[in-house]
Amino acid sequence: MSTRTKIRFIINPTSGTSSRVDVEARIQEHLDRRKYDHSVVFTERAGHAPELARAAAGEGVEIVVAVGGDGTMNEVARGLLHTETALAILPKGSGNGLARHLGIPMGLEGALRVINKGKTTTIDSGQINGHPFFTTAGIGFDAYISSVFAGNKKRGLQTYVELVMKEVRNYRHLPVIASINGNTLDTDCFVMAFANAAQYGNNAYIAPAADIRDGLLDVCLVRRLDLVKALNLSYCMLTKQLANADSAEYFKTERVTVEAEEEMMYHADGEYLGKASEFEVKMLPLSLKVLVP
Ligand SMILES: Nc1ncnc2c1ncn2[C@@H]1O[C@H](COP(=O)(O)OP(=O)(O)OP(=O)(O)O)[C@@H](O)[C@H]1O
Repeated sequence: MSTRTKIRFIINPTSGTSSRVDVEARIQEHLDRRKYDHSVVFTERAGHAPELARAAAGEGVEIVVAVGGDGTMNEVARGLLHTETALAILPKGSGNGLARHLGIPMGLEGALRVINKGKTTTIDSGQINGHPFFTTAGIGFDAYISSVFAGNKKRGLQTYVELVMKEVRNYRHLPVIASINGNTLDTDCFVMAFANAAQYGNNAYIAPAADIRDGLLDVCLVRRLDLVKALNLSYCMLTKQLANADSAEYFKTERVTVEAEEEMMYHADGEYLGKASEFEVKMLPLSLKVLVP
């Protein structure tokens, strides 16, 4: 019987720019095949990866690799929650928030080297209205941007920044009542972001001090925003200074509930999830095994 570790690559063929052939060839070339017994499957549609990941865990595959961006990572990781199967990431998207947080190299070859070493740890995950997230979730402006970005054919950081700068003028804060750490906050909300990892992706740090193993959400509240504050916030995000920015407030907590006067948009890991007027956001401590450098 083979003593090699079973590993399965789940590839989203629609994410990123490298072709199927490229990725499979790189895996063949750089994966340590004395150590690993590998298989490769491709997703056929959105929402397919959680099924593929759950099936792999059920078959006793020890490591499942999400090959794609944060959307694919979220779907694969969702299927592996609370199992003994570890998630690995070959980043192929434009944001790659979890891979960057964990220090996984952005190139396929470097990321495969991390897989070859095979070092694992366990991280927290979050839930927003029952939907799992691993980097960030949010209500308000960041979810609105996710909804516009989802319908945008062009990807990448520049498109994203252009979109934020254009839309910041069109989006308005809404009144909410939030319960954080047992304290009730009656406030305006332009955006409330819930961070498990430190960044949204693309090295935009929403919660520079976030610890992905502490069982706590880092909550960032921006009550109101105008263009000048938006520029300041963007600068602070890219320079890891958001925790000290005047226009944002920070809390660490296990659970948050929010009641909004009007329905607000929400997202998980950048995937737009629709609108709701009540939210429950909580942590699932140490719920996912992952491969790390
Ligand atoms: N075979 C497929 N056909 C169409 N959509 C897919 C398929 N497989 C996965 N998806 C969907 O593609 C979406 C985008 O994937 P992902 O975020 O990984 O790539 P990306 O958009 O290129 O990356 P980024 O968001 O970092 O720019 C996911 O939410 C997933 O549901």
